[in-house]
Amino acid sequence: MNNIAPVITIDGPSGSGKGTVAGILAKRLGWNLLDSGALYRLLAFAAHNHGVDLTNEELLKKLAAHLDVQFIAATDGQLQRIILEGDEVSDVIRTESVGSGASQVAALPAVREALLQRQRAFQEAPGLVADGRDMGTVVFPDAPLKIFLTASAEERARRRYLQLKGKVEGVSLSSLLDEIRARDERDTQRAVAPLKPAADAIQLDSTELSIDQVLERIMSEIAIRDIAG
Ligand SMILES: Nc1ncnc2c1ncn2[C@@H]1O[C@H](COP(=O)(O)OP(=O)(O)OP(=O)(O)O)[C@@H](O)[C@H]1O
Ligand SMILES: Nc1ccn([C@H]2C[C@H](O)[C@@H](COP(=O)(O)O)O2)c(=O)n1
Repeated sequence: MNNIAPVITIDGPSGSGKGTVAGILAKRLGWNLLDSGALYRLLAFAAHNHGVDLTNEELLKKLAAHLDVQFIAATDGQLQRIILEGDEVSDVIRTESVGSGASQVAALPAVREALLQRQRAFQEAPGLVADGRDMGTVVFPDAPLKIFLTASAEERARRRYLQLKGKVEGVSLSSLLDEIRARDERDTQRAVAPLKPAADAIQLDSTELSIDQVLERIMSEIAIRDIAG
């Protein structure tokens, strides 16, 4: 691990645009990408496959420590691919039910501890863009640029609806809004590493901003700090 590699953290609630913005930014800068939410999603998905209850902290901790996962970096025209135990799971882990399971396992302290070093190992040259809930507060507290990206729950549900409509059967705006609110509640109220802005984070409300406008704001913060060479 190269601890000198700079890190940009992007934290925020579900649907605020973290993953989209982090992916574009990493590509633009030529940096590594950590989608930390995917690790919690993979754990919830693997637990389901192995018949492990989402409240069994001891077994989940072991599963987290031994997760057989590969992240294959995005190439031109292709998004990052995620392989779990030999199978491509890039799409199947994106459902709201896996997200809800991820949010449950993520509240368990032993699970978070088991995934901590795995996340820090992504900090390699030339730099890292890390998205999640506790990137700026717990995993990379010394990051030179921390963004806390938000948007209203209604706008986040609307975005998710547009994203899933036509791909997932029976998707409804009102149930997505309920799920987003439930996940917000669990992620912000948990005792360990709750979703909250780091004291030195820049808070960006994207409710009325396009993806390009969000990127523009972040690029100007990168330029001010001169952290991307
Ligand atoms: N500023 C924006 N304006 C309009 N749509 C956006 C904006 N940002 C993101 N989106 C869209 O919203 C959807 C959700 O974005 P994304 O998956 O990046 O959110 P997220 O914060 O990473 O969510 P999660 O934490 O659940 O993974 C995507 O379809 C994305 O294209
Ligand atoms: N750093 C992180 C990342 C994610 N989680 C939990 C909480 C989320 O609801 C869930 C899924 O994340 P997503 O893929 O939607 O970003 O995983 C967390 O606790 N800490």
